[in-house]
Amino acid sequence: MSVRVVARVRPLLKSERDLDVILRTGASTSATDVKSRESLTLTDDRKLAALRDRDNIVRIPNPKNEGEEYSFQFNAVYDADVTQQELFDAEVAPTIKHLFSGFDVTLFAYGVTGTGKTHTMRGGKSLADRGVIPRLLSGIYRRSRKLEKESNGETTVQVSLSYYEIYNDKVFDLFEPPEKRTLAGLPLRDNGGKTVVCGLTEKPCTSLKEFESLYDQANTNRSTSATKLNAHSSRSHAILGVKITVTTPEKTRVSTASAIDLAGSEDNRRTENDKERMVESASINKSLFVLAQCVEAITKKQSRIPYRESKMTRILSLGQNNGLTIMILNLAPVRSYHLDTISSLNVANRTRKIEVREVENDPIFKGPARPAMRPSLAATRKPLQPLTASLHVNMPMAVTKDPSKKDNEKPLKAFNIYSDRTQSKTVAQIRKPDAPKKTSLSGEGHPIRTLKPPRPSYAPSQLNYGDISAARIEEMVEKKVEEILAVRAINEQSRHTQVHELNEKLQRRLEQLEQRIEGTEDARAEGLSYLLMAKQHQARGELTSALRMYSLALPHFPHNEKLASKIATLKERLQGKANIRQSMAHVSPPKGKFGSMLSLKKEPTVTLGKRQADELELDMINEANGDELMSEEDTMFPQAKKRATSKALQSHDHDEDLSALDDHQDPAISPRTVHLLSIINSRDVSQIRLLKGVGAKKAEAIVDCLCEMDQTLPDPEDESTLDQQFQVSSLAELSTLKGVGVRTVENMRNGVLV
Ligand SMILES: Nc1ncnc2c1ncn2[C@@H]1O[C@H](COP(=O)(O)OP(=O)(O)OP(=O)(O)O)[C@@H](O)[C@H]1O
Repeated sequence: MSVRVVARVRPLLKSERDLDVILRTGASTSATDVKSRESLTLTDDRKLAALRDRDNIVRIPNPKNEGEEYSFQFNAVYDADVTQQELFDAEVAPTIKHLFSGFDVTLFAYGVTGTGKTHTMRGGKSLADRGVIPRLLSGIYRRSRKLEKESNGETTVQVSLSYYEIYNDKVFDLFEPPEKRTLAGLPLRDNGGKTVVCGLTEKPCTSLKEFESLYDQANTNRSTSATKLNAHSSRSHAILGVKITVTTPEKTRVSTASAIDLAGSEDNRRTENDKERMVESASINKSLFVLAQCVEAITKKQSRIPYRESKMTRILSLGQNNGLTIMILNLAPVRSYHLDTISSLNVANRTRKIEVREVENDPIFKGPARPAMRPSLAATRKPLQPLTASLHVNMPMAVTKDPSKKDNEKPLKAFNIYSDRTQSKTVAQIRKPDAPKKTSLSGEGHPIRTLKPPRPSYAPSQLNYGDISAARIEEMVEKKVEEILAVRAINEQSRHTQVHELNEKLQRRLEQLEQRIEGTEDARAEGLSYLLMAKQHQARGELTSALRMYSLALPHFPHNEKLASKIATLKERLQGKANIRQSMAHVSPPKGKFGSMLSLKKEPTVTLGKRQADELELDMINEANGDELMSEEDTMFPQAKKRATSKALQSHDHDEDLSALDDHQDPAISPRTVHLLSIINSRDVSQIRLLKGVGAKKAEAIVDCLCEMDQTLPDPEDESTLDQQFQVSSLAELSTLKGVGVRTVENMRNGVLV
């Protein structure tokens, strides 16, 4: 079963005003209302019934928005009007019989400083003010007497006490006078899963009177001091251990009741503590912080629970100890505690979800060894687990649910927030416990039936693991698997999208690079073609054409000095030739109009095969590029370069159309055209007749035509023009020659191998 958490709201102190009350409980609209009910004289039974009928909710405003309320539900809530007797009867008295059945019982008071922890545990001097501890001892002795009497003395009960404090994270025996304390305090040891204090005094205590004497004496040893928030503030956590040994003729049972009065957390902005108090306060706050962390770790099913970070949490072993655990959350109703109260409410709310093993201590049998009573004890023990399915009963989900309103439901929180607007409705929705109207401990509060599986707790909406059917488990597993698969599918999809995007990017980048390389290669190939043509013209002694081709190649190799010097040399040679011709003109008589034609040196012109062209091209590359143009890539992959060049040249075949007939103005005239024109201008009939679509007759006609054209060139006034030959400079010009039309030019051009 889970830790039982009950809240107790203390009345206003003399220094506190009604106006400052902020805490409301189910039994009151205002904490002060309870005072008026104090005068009511009810019988004990009616009073207990009234206690049970209260809803167990503590409401506190949101510090940031007073219009909203936080609402916390506990196993029980006790207002300021609840007396020490009532609290004891309702919460502690029912545990005594379980204590005598071998169950350990842990009671601890938790809360901010000055909220009534010591008052609740120890109480005042008067009979009515006595707290839980003396009443517990009283109940133990009473039951002991009864047992002994009923068994005619065969059953005996021995009570022994230990009492110690944890002060500044050190353990000190309160039955020892302070002067006997060592600086380090008493060490802790693990003993069979329980934390024990070594060297602790254990005092047998046979009567309530003896207890009161020992207890009072020990309390004088406890560290208490006056602080601004509490005139008798506990500066330590005090732990009273009451060991009960019940001996019958057959067996002996030992169980322990631990009653713990924790020191309260302190807001040191308000305490105005001096240095010593501050040290204490820091230690107190640290241990309480560790406790809160332990609670959180347990409820979140974390693998590591920081018990060992504080002696208090190690000793308290919340959730580790067997038996029954009751947490009394002490609350002050006033505004000055507002934030501290919310913090305590949160911790307490989480503590409710901690499960405690409901297992009694093993008895010690007398006489010959017997088979173990519970051979499968381990199997019957429920593992420690938080009540994960536990919900506030005041949450809308916990009451009759309307599926259509599901979307409007608030998300599950450690607590609920209610605004004033919805308050009345919410209160009406709060479901009362279905349990029979008994005191909490005799009923649903402590269902201590040995070795029975824990019953469902208060709220019917709370799920117990035992209640989950196989079908439900199947459904949950299926849902979880579907969720995981859906997440995987989404991840896979996004991965594919990413890969696809990456591929596209890479592809685009590759294409860009290819285009760049191709563009460069094409341009380069064109330049090389011009160089090839130039070399051919030069080989044939056609220096003018050669010069023209070199000049066309120059833009493709702008930094090639060798090419530039070649052009310069050619220009000089041509200039020199012109000069010689000019001077000869002065000496030689002018030739007849056909004289020049006949004297034309016919040089053999060769149409290169593709392979030859490639080889020549390579030579040209080397020659034209010089060292500068020959990159490492050029040297390593000449074949690849040749292919690229050929490809580029072929592409010209397809790109050029008849519009090329008008390209005579275009300085970037294609190599194919250049080559065709150079063959025509050679006037070599044997070469011209080899052109596509040109036979011997047509070739002769073309040469004749060209010679006729020569007649038109000489300027009678200029003797230098007498020796000039007509040069066809464009395809359009070629097509105008006699016997040559556009179609013939197209055929001739297509047949030219470049
Ligand atoms: N239920 C109550 N009825 C009457 N007075 C109470 C009640 N609870 C607390 N008080 C009074 O409130 C004051 C503070 O209570 P107490 O010393 O028990 O607080 P505490 O939580 O133990 O504080 P600390 O943590 O500092 O020890 C005391 O004067 C106490 O008498």
